[in-house]
Amino acid sequence: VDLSTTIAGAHLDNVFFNASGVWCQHEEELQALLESGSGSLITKSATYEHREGNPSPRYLPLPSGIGSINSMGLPNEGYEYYLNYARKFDYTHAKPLFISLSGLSLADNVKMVEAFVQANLPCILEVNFSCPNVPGKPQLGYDIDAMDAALATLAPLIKKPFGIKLPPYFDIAHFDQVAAVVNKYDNLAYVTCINSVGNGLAIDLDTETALIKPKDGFGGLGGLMVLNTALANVNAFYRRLPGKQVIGVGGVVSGKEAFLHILAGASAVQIGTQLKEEGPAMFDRIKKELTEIMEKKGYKSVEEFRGKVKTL
Ligand SMILES: O=C(O)c1[nH]c(=O)[nH]c(=O)c1I
Repeated sequence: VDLSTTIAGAHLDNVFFNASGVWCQHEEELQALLESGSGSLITKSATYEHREGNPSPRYLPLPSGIGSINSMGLPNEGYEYYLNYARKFDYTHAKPLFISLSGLSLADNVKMVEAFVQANLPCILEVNFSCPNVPGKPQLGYDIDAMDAALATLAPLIKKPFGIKLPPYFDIAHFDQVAAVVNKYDNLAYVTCINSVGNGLAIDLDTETALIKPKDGFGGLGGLMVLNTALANVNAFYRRLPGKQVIGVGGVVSGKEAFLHILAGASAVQIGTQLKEEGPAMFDRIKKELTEIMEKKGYKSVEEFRGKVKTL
């Protein structure tokens, strides 16, 4: 079966890659993704300066096994590290490179975008509007006018097709409002849905203590428990963004959830929590599982069923 796809004009041999933030902060991790069964790779969201991020423990899988909680706080090597990586990257490689940018201000995003545009590299830029874990920095994804204003500045600067990383929305009116903004920008080629479900709280029964240290234990939720919110956001934006694409992320632990994301409309599928827990070998497992599901159902390519979720 054919698991290949094209995102923002770039060809991926298979639909799978890492969720930004997981296995992608350092070159060694990115190299492991290059050598894995993934179809692509995306870097950890970059800020203008290097950041240590929040104090640990700041990521944990939940004892219940249904997901994870993280309040990393945007730890990253600073954008120049990822710009240098993008300069050295072998673009003849079968895997396209995505670069995630998450400036702490619009001015920082402008400076980082200008540097990448100046370098004129084949990598695809993705602006992260949805980091929930920087104390004192409300995420732009939930300030729709501010996100629109940022895009009005950034889209013309980027010129080429690019994407944005969105938080989960939980109200039909918000799907409508965000789609109306996204549809204003012709080169905004795709949206990645969803980022973690922000500011959850995990508490240990025995110690009666929050699991993670930052922000009184408040952090973004990921893993299987967010699957159905992720499917809704993928499908809501698939229905509302004609001519654009959706990358699905959230709750993919096997070929089954990947199949459901594609059925909901995803052009590619990213994995975070499960990749963090299982490592890059996971990509071979999940490709095999999706292939088996497709063969059982008689689908030859992901194009045949993308977005074809039925309603009653
Ligand atoms: O805490 C983080 O670094 C982080 N954590 C997330 O769950 N999503 C994000 O976009 C980011 I930038």
